[in-house]
Amino acid sequence: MVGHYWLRNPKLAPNSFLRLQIENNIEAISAFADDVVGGKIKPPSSPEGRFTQILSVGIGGSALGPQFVAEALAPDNPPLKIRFIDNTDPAGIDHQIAQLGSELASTLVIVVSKSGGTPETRNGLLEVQKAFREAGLNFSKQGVAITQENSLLDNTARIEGWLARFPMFDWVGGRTSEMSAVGLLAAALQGIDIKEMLTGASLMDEATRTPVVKNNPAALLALCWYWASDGVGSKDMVVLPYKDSLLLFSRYLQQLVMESLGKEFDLDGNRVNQGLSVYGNKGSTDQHAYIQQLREGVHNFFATFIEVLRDRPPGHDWELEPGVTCGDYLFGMLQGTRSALYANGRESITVTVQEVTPRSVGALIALYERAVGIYASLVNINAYHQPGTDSSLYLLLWLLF
Ligand SMILES: O=P(O)(O)OC[C@H]1O[C@](O)(CO)[C@@H](O)[C@@H]1O
Repeated sequence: MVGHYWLRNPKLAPNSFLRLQIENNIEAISAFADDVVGGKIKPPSSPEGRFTQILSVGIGGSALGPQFVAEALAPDNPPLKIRFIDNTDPAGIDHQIAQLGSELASTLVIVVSKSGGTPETRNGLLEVQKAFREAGLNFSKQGVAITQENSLLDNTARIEGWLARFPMFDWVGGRTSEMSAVGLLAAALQGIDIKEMLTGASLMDEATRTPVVKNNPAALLALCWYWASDGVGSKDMVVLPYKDSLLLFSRYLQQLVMESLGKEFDLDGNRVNQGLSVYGNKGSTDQHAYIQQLREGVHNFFATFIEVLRDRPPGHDWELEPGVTCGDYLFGMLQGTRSALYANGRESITVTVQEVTPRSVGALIALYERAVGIYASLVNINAYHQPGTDSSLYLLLWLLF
């Protein structure tokens, strides 16, 4: 059962039990976040008397969405600042803990794992618990678990009496879980309007249900991918947001697109080795690094420009020279690069966003989720499993033990 789109429109859930579960969960997340931000729920031994930091422990679909959204939408001075442990690299873990310093006492640790048994996440949790012990802090009063009911993580959190537990549903895949507790809790704690994110996603879902292809942005996107890559993934997707706050979009899309579409067999059991490779960065900064090859080098890609029309809030524009702002340069760089690629026969798609807001970010996420689903239908594969990653994890465990 696949139902991530019910998360933003619970009325679409197949029965009232699921609908209520989704609605109650959103309410529980909002209430918990309000209580933490408002200081009603506080850490037991912090001088600040309230939580000031979030340490999110998770990997893949349990990290990339929250990372992208934090970078895109967190205000300059969020009520709680977020940092991530998303690897089993001891130096990386030590760095995050060291950066927290004495604020470990006012850190809310959110451990996110759908399966509840991913090795990197488990290791991150054990390392953080050790740091708490060494600092004389009680981890369970500051720990929150987001996972499937009765997973190893869920049982640990329940038995150890952690501060809170929020469910992940088995009908939501990790890579499409940003609108579940995985993304919503971290966002709400940073002061991001999660209802607006859900509204944006739900409006995009609606807009992409029309069977009239030319009016359906997700269908158009999927058809562009199909055309550009000959329906066999012959070209890579280069994602170039011209907006600093959308820097992590390509990283987020890497998992959504590659884990969903990179499949050995089609639905009829034919070996097809499908997929679309995704990479990217941000414009205009990185065009100083890659434009030479994109324009003149091997033609093994198609580009996606993400264009954002509003740069500063109205009334805050400042002209560098008469009639020209910094943002005009950014826009000019995008247009110039796109024209240069076009002149050399290199294909590009442009996705235009009015402004980076919770609503537009929700809509962007839904747009790509829907495009992935449509593309998978076009090439006759299952977008919602990951036999390749699952078997490489088994191999890792076999090598270790
Ligand atoms: O949320 P979990 O179960 O810890 O999994 C993390 C990630 O690992 C994967 O299973 C791939 O290894 C992804 O599909 C998933 O997003």
